[in-house]
Amino acid sequence: MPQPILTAAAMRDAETAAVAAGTTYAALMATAGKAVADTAARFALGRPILVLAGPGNNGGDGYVAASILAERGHDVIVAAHGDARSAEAIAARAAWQGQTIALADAEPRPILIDALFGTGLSRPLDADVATTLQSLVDAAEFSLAVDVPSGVDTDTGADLGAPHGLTATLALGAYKPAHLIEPAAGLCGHLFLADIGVPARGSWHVIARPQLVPPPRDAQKFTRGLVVVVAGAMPGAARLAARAAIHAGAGYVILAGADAGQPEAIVHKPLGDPADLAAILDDDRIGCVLIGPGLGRDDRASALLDIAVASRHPLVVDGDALTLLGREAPHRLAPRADIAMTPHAGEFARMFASADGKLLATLSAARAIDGVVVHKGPDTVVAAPDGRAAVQIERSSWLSTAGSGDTLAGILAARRATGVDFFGAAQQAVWFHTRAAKLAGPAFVADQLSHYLPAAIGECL
Ligand SMILES: NC(=O)C1=CN([C@@H]2O[C@H](COP(=O)(O)OP(=O)(O)OC[C@H]3O[C@@H](n4cnc5c(N)ncnc54)[C@H](O)[C@@H]3O)[C@@H](O)[C@H]2O)[C@@H](O)CC1
Ligand SMILES: Nc1ncnc2c1ncn2[C@@H]1O[C@H](COP(=O)(O)OP(=O)(O)O)[C@@H](O)[C@H]1O
Ligand SMILES: [K+]
Repeated sequence: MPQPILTAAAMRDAETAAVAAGTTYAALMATAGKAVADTAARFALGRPILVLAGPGNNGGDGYVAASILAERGHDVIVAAHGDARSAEAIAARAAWQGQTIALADAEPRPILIDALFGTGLSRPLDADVATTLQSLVDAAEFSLAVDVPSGVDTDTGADLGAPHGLTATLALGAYKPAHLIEPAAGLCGHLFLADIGVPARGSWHVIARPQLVPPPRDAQKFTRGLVVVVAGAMPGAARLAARAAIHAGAGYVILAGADAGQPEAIVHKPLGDPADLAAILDDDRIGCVLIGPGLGRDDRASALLDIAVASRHPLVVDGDALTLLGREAPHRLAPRADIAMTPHAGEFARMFASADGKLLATLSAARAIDGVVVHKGPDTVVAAPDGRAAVQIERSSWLSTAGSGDTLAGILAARRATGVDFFGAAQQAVWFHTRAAKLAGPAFVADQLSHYLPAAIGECL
């Protein structure tokens, strides 16, 4: 099962359900605190430890960890901020027998455990707290955030004053949006996940390695998936997408409106008049149509887009096609079945309002178009209209290169054409895209990405 992603409220509900099923809040805090202590001890190597303990249960985890580390012989000081509030945090603080100082008096130590605030943060950090925390993180040799970095919004990933430069974050029980969505994700450092015995389920999860099977014994090129890529003003982008589609497992790829170039296996069909597209798309064997990469934004592009939207096939809308749709996207696309779009942040903003952070904004966009939205970026979110979402955890920042999005769109069209629904196909595409980038090594150009797709697919058989 892929790892779930829980909001702060969903995590609290999961904790409540675990308690109803027989455990106690104190036992959960003991497990969480031990996980923090174990992780810190792995990296402390005998160096002095400073634990920053806030007023809530995140601070409670910090006190438990401090006690365990001190019992194991580590040199530990706690810097407390605010009075412990919940019964469990009060008990954890009372059980701590070592030195406690005020946060304002804390001097740097080589190992820092940040247990100031977790999922209960309800407003930005006070400026003095943020400044102290940042200076202690800067001076530490290893810093570990408990559950989430103190000063991020758990559900939106917004930065509410969190320190920069934490070495690592130990997510407790489940990933939260802040572990995966920028800018919070970038503040976590290395991400670890601790099982604290709270069964966590939900409709959001991280994108996991796909599981594929080879084509069936009786497969032939058309049953493997026929993809049509529509080219426009800048045919290079459509060529990249078509190459990606044929390397991502489609059995047959047609490039409509541009010379295919390499590989020769791609079939070129000319598009003199935009209406020629309707004839090409009048074919029941087509498994998916892709329109948008390099399409242009002129009248011809609009005419091609109208024909593609009016066709009966699964449709991926990318690039210029998204800009052409703009605020009309929901109105134009919602009546149409079987649709996916792949906007980057700029294209997304031209179509939809973006309140509440990337995850919720993408889910509401998916509902608005009644289709799958792949909201690209380092923290790519795939959302379905029924409320399911999947977020990228494996990343390659080398993907920030021209043509990389065209490649993703081609992979998505191929995976849909093989018969996977768009929500599944989009997760596969995001995974293969990043995996191909890793196999390609640093500083690849987008043209090279496709060549690594077969190897990436090979890892999933
Ligand atoms: N949900 C779970 O299953 C578990 C949660 N645990 C821990 O509990 C944490 C959540 O605990 P809480 O809900 O107590 O939340 P926090 O520990 O994040 O703290 C909330 C407290 O801080 C105050 N506060 C919020 N924002 C503030 C700000 N900007 N400045 C000053 N004070 C502020 C609030 O009034 C509240 O008293 C998790 O992150 C995790 O570390 C673990 O103990 C074990 C299991
Ligand atoms: N910093 C980054 N880290 C990881 N992936 C990235 C990063 N920047 C871009 N990407 C990915 O690279 C692709 C870029 O797409 P896009 O912006 O449409 O580029 P283009 O239009 O040039 O093809 C997307 O899949 C995106 O998720
Ligand atoms: K924290």
